[in-house]
Amino acid sequence: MSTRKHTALPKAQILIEALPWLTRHHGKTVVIKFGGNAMVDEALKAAFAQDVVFLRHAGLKPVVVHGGGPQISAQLDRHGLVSEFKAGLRVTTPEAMDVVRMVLAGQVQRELVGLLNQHGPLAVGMTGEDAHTITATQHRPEIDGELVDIGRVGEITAIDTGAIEALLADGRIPVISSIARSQDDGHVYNVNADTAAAALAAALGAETLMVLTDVEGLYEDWPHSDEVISRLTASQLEKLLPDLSSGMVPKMEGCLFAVRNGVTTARVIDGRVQHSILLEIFTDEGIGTMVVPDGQGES
Ligand SMILES: Nc1ncnc2c1ncn2[C@@H]1O[C@H](COP(=O)(O)OP(=O)(O)O)[C@@H](O)[C@H]1O
Ligand SMILES: CC(=O)N[C@@H](CCC(=O)OP(=O)(O)O)C(=O)O
Repeated sequence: MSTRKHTALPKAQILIEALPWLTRHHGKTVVIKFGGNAMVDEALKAAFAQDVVFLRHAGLKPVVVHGGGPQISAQLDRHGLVSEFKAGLRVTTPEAMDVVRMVLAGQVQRELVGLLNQHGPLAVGMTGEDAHTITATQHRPEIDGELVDIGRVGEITAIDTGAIEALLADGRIPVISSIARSQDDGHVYNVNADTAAAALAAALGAETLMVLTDVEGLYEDWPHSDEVISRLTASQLEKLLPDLSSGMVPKMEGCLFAVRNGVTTARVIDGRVQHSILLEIFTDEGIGTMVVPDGQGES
């Protein structure tokens, strides 16, 4: 009996250390973006599901938004279709859009829902098309001063949080694919998952946006150094944006949008680390890059 007590005590202490964090975040919505690059390992995916279910049982309201870039590229490849990116976004022909929708909603989302539901009847998958959750119009990015047509890529024009809120009120974990319904032409649009997660976090009045990816956080001088910026304000991030490249562009633009629109913190964390979400809870400063609104302390 006394040995059992002895071995259980450190476990109790670990739980108690999490108490201030859990108290602060109880009842709060946290939007978690799970990136396709962090989604390649079975053990990582299972640990991710455990962390999300843990948050849910600890009294938070997790909402999962998932990516699937590498999985889409692999499937396009099998169909003999090339993957081209412009301004960090996939050039999406109508044929490619069919593949994007099939991979995100039919494969990646189903897998995450399955993993979460191993822990109980919790997860419900949906896409931005469902119940008008995400509405978009065609996005034409500006490249070298010109507006470029990159096909069925959506720019979000409206978010309707009704379906997500109903699921949260019912104790469920919504798992959302970043596909939008069209505002004007009846098509569906491919939306970058970071952008979708940020827009949903803002519309839901989420406390936190957590973006899991395949790097430790935002590197100060990528690719020359692996010095991670641990904390920065919205204005500091805004100054850095023009120098960022590839997948970091929509990610950091999303973080900026979120904290400028009511989200208290946006964090980029390393999804390759098992239980990175829980690690984030147990360390005050967090483990990756944290973006905060202006006026909340310089880094
Ligand atoms: N400053 C930077 N810091 C960290 N990663 C960067 C930076 N600039 C560009 N990157 C690239 O962005 C990638 C993450 O974006 P992305 O590939 O879209 O991931 P995800 O699938 O998780 O959304 C990193 O793997 C890295 O190659
Ligand atoms: C428009 C656009 O680029 N959409 C993305 C959607 C998936 C995504 O964002 O996945 P990650 O988070 O894994 O990068 C794509 O087609 O790859």
